[in-house]
Amino acid sequence: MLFPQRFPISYLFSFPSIAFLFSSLILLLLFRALWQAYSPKRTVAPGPFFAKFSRLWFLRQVLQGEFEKVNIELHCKYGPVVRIAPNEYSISDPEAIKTIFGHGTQFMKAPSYKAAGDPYFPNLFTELDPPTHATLRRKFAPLYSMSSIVSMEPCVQKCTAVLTERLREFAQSGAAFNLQEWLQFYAFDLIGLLAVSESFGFLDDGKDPRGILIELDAFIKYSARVGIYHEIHTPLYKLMQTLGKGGAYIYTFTWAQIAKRLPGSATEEKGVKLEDSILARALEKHKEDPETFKISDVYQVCLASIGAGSDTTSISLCAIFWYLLKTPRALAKLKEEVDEMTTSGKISHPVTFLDAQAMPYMQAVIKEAIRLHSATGLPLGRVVPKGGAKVAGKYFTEGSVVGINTWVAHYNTDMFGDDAATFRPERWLEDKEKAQVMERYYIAFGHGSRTCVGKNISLMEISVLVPNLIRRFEFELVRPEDGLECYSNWFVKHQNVLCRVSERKV
Ligand code: HEM
Repeated sequence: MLFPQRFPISYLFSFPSIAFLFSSLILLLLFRALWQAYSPKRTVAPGPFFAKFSRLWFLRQVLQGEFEKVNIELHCKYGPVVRIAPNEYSISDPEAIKTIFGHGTQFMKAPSYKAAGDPYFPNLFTELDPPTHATLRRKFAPLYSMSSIVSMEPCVQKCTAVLTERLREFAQSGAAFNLQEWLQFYAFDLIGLLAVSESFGFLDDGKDPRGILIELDAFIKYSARVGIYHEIHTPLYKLMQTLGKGGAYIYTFTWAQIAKRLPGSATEEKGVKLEDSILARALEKHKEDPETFKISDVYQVCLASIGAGSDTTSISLCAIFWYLLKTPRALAKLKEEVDEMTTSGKISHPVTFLDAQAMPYMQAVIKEAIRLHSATGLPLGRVVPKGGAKVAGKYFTEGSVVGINTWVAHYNTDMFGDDAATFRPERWLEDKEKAQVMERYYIAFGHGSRTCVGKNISLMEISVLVPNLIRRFEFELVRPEDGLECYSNWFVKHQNVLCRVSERKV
């Protein structure tokens, strides 16, 4: 036995030893916090006092669920560069968009993105390594091309018709309903059809009996919070999978849709009609070249589409309706455009994607609502490359994380004018040159090589639904005096938009 008399084991649990251990731990943590804040490897920048010592400050803000607003206020208080964690900085200088996200930039996605997916199996959204990402992007981008998605319009029309029918029922009963929820049902059913040729069935029942939305919401919360402490993502993710949490239903659903369409597989369901979808096209690619386009790629592209393309679209749709209902002048102008184009026969029944592109005011409404309420609410973080870099006039050491929040960019009065915080679709139509400048600072879908690959899909979903609903229904907020209630994690999600509808004479 070691030191039996001079060092009895009970000594370890005595008050002096516990006090010694405790104070050593505190000293160690203090030293670590000071090192994080003042190490020469860190870039010094203004910001909230506690943010420079630990990531806890940032985590706390994210937990409070309105970081997009906090982020705008931080820039008003501290200027174009704000330190939000010991090694993380939020930037508001519009010129930095090109430096950080522009094509050919060496800034790679920050490790926090890893927490948005399987750590062992990164997808197009979560892959950090630029060359691996470039390979994935080359492989998958054709599935999202304009020519590919135009052929998927029947899916959009199908879901639009079902939602129209549900709203007609609400109009007849006079019942109030949560518009946010129904737009989410629409976006989910539609992305199911577009991604894997199968809808989730939300619009049929107006319910989420399997708790899919709650599950996905929990995973998005997880991604935002654990992303800040990304080092713990891998073990936590393993644990969640063991417990059957973290989007398990969506994984199983996606895989089941692929499996039943795999020719020759044990699970193939013969005669299942495969509507034109990302899955249909991915399976074609797999058939052409199974070595390069593996079945795991098929799974990955379908899953990433559902994950990245559901909430984002429903949030954007909800923002459009919210701003229209809060701005009667804009709503009246949009109705005028829709009605005039209907009576002059310029748009068909139902309004198609092609028709919608010839509706300038409606396109401006969509753009403006998404500017004021972008789906993402955290800075899109990137790692400063080897050798460091100058961003927003400041030198950042390599390994620092710099990011721009879409909300910070879009509420910038230098770029969008003194009325940047006002919903005014006309700003996109008044002056072509000005609109081009604003376009450069419009990052709702990201910018550069990591820009949203599903942007056109989303714009098709939105452009078809909005005029078709505006033409058929009169919307009314149940409590028009109330402000907008949101909760944000990664996504800034509306909470409850209670509405009533009545049918218009078409
Ligand atoms: C209004 C709807 C949408 C918004 C606002 C939106 C927003 C964004 C943003 C901001 C990014 C870039 C993130 C970054 O740079 O850090 C992104 C990337 C991405 N989005 Fe979307 N998105 C939308 C719809 C969709 C849809 C419908 C899909 C799929 C069908 C999709 C799939 C993706 C994917 C796969 C990426 C990663 C691309 C890459 O890194 O190469 N998104 N999206």
